[in-house]
Amino acid sequence: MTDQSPGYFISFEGIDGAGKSTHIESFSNLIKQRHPDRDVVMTREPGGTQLGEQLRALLLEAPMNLETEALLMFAARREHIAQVIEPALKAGKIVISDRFTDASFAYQGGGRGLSLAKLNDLEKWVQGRPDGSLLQPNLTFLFDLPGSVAEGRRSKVRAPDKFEKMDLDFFEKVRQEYLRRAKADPNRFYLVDATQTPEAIWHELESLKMKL
Ligand SMILES: Nc1ncnc2c1ncn2[C@@H]1O[C@H](COP(=O)(O)OP(=O)(O)O)[C@@H](O)[C@H]1O
Ligand SMILES: Cc1cn([C@H]2C[C@H](O)[C@@H](COP(=O)(O)OP(=O)(O)O)O2)c(=O)[nH]c1=O
Repeated sequence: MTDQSPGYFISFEGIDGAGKSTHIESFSNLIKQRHPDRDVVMTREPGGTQLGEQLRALLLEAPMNLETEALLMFAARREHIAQVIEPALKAGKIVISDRFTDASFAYQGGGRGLSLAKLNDLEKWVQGRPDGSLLQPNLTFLFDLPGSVAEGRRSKVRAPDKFEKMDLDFFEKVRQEYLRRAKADPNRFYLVDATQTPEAIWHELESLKMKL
């Protein structure tokens, strides 16, 4: 992958209840403190644009065919890349996204069983750059923990969305696909043992040396 962008792209991934949301905002504040001269853009998928947020509402609630779900995830991503991510990276900004394409491979692929070939095609189509390279995060934090632990952590207050309603077997398959991708691309992934206390995880994130 060639990447001429002066910006830096970080994504947070993991199964629902892994602890991403707990850490992402403090992490973004940490980066802002360390790099007061750089703009930091916080965003999320599915979402990140007006259209993307409308698609998110559909994706998280409406039952749909698996291919439809994957196409809508990538449609939202295309808009997100065109409107938010690429312009920010070109301008030298640091982009921090709560989820990106690894989530499609893990949830629609690992969890729901969409073929890797179809996902690879969508990825090329949506993340392909004019020079033939693929837009990918520079760094991906994978919050990893067993599905049973995540299940116990998920909100008992807020009603679960379509994905949060899935069973343990689904989340174990999602987790295994995330782990497979992390193993295949160790330079991009940083694996966080999300069974640790929030304090221990924060200490680990704070201590990490990043090539920003
Ligand atoms: N390391 C942790 N240990 C125990 N509970 C945690 C930990 N990290 C987060 N939590 C709690 O688990 C729940 C889910 O965390 P959250 O950050 O919303 O997960 P995610 O965004 O990955 O779905 C929240 O109630 C949060 O306070
Ligand atoms: C980006 C993406 C998310 N998802 C799923 C994972 C999550 O269950 C859901 C939304 O993610 P998330 O924002 O983590 O949920 P919340 O903050 O409301 O807990 O969308 C996919 O299935 N495929 C994708 O490509």
